[in-house]
Amino acid sequence: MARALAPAAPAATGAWREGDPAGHRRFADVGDLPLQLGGVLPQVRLAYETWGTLAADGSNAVLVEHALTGDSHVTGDAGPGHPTAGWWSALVGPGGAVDTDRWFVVAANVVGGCQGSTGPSSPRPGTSRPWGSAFPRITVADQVAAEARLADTLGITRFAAVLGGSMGGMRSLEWAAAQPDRVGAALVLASAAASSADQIGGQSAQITAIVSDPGWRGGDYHDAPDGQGPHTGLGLARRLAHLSYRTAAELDVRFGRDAQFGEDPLDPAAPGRYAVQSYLDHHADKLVRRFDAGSYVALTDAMNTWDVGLGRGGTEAALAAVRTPMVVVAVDSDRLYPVADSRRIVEAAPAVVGGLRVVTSTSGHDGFLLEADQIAPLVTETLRLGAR
Ligand SMILES: CC(=O)SCCNC(=O)CCNC(=O)[C@H](O)C(C)(C)COP(=O)(O)OP(=O)(O)OC[C@H]1O[C@@H](n2cnc3c(N)ncnc32)[C@H](O)[C@@H]1OP(=O)(O)O
Ligand SMILES: N[C@@H](CCO)C(=O)O
Repeated sequence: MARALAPAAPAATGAWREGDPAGHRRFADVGDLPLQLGGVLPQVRLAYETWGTLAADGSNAVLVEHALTGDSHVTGDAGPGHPTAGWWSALVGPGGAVDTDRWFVVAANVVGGCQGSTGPSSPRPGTSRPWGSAFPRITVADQVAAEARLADTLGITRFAAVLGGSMGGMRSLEWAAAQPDRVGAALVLASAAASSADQIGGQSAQITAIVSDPGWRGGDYHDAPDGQGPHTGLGLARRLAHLSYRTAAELDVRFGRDAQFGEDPLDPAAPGRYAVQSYLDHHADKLVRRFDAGSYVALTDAMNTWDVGLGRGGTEAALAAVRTPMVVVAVDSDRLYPVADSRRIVEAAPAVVGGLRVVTSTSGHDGFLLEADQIAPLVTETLRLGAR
């Protein structure tokens, strides 16, 4: 018999809090940030990590950009606050495609995030409360503007390369468009130049799942006295999202119509939930424990508004104007950012090198995290293009 999902995290938010173990993270205060959609985000802080040593001439800096629920922990040993290795450990590290014995690698948690950078769960300056519902709308361009200030803080005048997948690919492309003198080359992986109706539709459904949870409390749940947040809504959003990260064929092969066994301690042979249902419940439960719903909404909204052509005369005009060499890569089975999204960049941007690159994967969108063997040479090529 099917069982209900185990109760989710008791805390209102999965955000990193001042006083939690910092792991390898450090923090940079980058000042007040004027926002693309209006207003100013005051006293912005970015959590970041670095690996390797910045060369005396500053020529070996590389920026790695995380996706929606990633953070600054790209690689490195498990440490306090980081129970797992980084999300791109297969590519970044000593002797890796991004060899940290050669390159000085920087990764920051985005503005709007919940792993130490300013976001909805952060204290609102001048008050004793979290930002919550008062957190302003932010865009991919705002996130990149904050990263440029972090680069200033670190004494980096130019990144040899900016590398990113999915939402990280949007920042990679935005860097190429907005900071032509500060980027040698960009890797834009499993991403798009502007969000499509399909992406906005799926993402808006995820936002609706969160904000319609009574635990959302209009966005002001972070310091709820009962410690309850919109766990159910966030879990539902993750289920919807995770389905878009994988493929129908893969799910069929892995789970089919099988039941999950071993759920009833009194009768381990009794069929439980569908195995795929159990799998999605597991991913939902894990995200609820590690991520803040307010950040999920803010970042998903930033993906909805994403269009490299904003303020640049339209998407195609902006792509045509990019001067930074770009390597543009799609995953063949990606149903969230289909190959056509990458092809659009390739066709409109003369700065793309080598035409459309396609990674083969059965894993769909998550191929950008999983297909390290195929991505490694593309990373190497991007670094070669950007090196001086
Ligand atoms: C750049 C960034 O986005 S950083 C954030 C990246 N990390 C995440 O997004 C976390 C969410 N996970 C994912 O997106 C993917 O799991 C990836 C890309 C990280 C890894 O993909 P895969 O290696 O194919 O892992 P898969 O999707 O099979 O998930 C494995 C988990 O599902 C669990 N699982 C598998 N089958 C079932 C099942 N029937 N019932 C319950 N759980 C199941 C496994 O036990 C494993 O659990 P664990 O992660 O707690 O050890
Ligand atoms: N698994 C990734 C996919 C989004 O691109 C994430 O959670 O950020």
